[in-house]
Amino acid sequence: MQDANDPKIIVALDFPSENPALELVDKLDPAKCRLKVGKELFTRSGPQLVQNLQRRGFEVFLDLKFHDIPNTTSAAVAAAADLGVWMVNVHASGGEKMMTACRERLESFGADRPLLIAVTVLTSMSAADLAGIGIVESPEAHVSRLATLTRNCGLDGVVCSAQEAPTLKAEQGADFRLVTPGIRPLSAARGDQQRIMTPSDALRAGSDYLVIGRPITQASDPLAALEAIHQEVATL
Ligand SMILES: O=C(O)c1cc(=O)[nH]c(=O)n1[C@@H]1O[C@H](COP(=O)(O)O)[C@@H](O)[C@H]1O
Repeated sequence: MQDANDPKIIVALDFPSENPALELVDKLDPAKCRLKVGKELFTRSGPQLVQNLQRRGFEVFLDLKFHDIPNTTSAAVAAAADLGVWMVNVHASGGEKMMTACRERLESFGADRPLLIAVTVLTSMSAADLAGIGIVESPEAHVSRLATLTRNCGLDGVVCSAQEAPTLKAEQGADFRLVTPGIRPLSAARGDQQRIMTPSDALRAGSDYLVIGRPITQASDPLAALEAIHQEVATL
């Protein structure tokens, strides 16, 4: 299942600044993982950091979870494509017009365009959290609804919990990418994540890519933690 041209592990670089991020990155191998740059690090270090990671040979998932009116969001997605990132995401709850505008805007980038995926229900949210914002269907049902909308808008896949992966693979087909955060090796703390799964269970469930942050970045030996996860999934 592991392929050096398509590493399944995406390390979430949730660091407060560039220096600790690069300290870890310089020990990593682009054949074994991709890197995710999210809101905190991007807000501090910006596009230069993304380019820095790309120069080191890594493909970058720019996780800014855009959610705005169609014109604004599609322009932001085009800016991400100009940066040459491998993957970019928006919130599916931005709706059909927003997602369609983003997909159309990327057409001019041809085969070099980033993968465009949509966040369904954040993995930190439980049924009670959804009820708190007026969504009474279960997380699983709401994820399925948003995944169908996302696929109908022509996007490449969704961010979801690995717990929803079997259903989504059956409903949306094998080519629709499932990017799953909320990954927790058995020994790792859950933290603020609600809908979690171990790395090997997530891949068995149908996840295409595993987004993993704190179990690696906050481990006493991040490299050993990544290697242990790599070994766990390499045997699948
Ligand atoms: O889009 C994401 O990457 C994302 C979506 C989601 O539903 N849940 C989620 O945790 N994430 C991101 O995935 C990473 C998970 O990090 P850890 O919980 O530390 O493994 C964080 O960078 C989150 O921002």
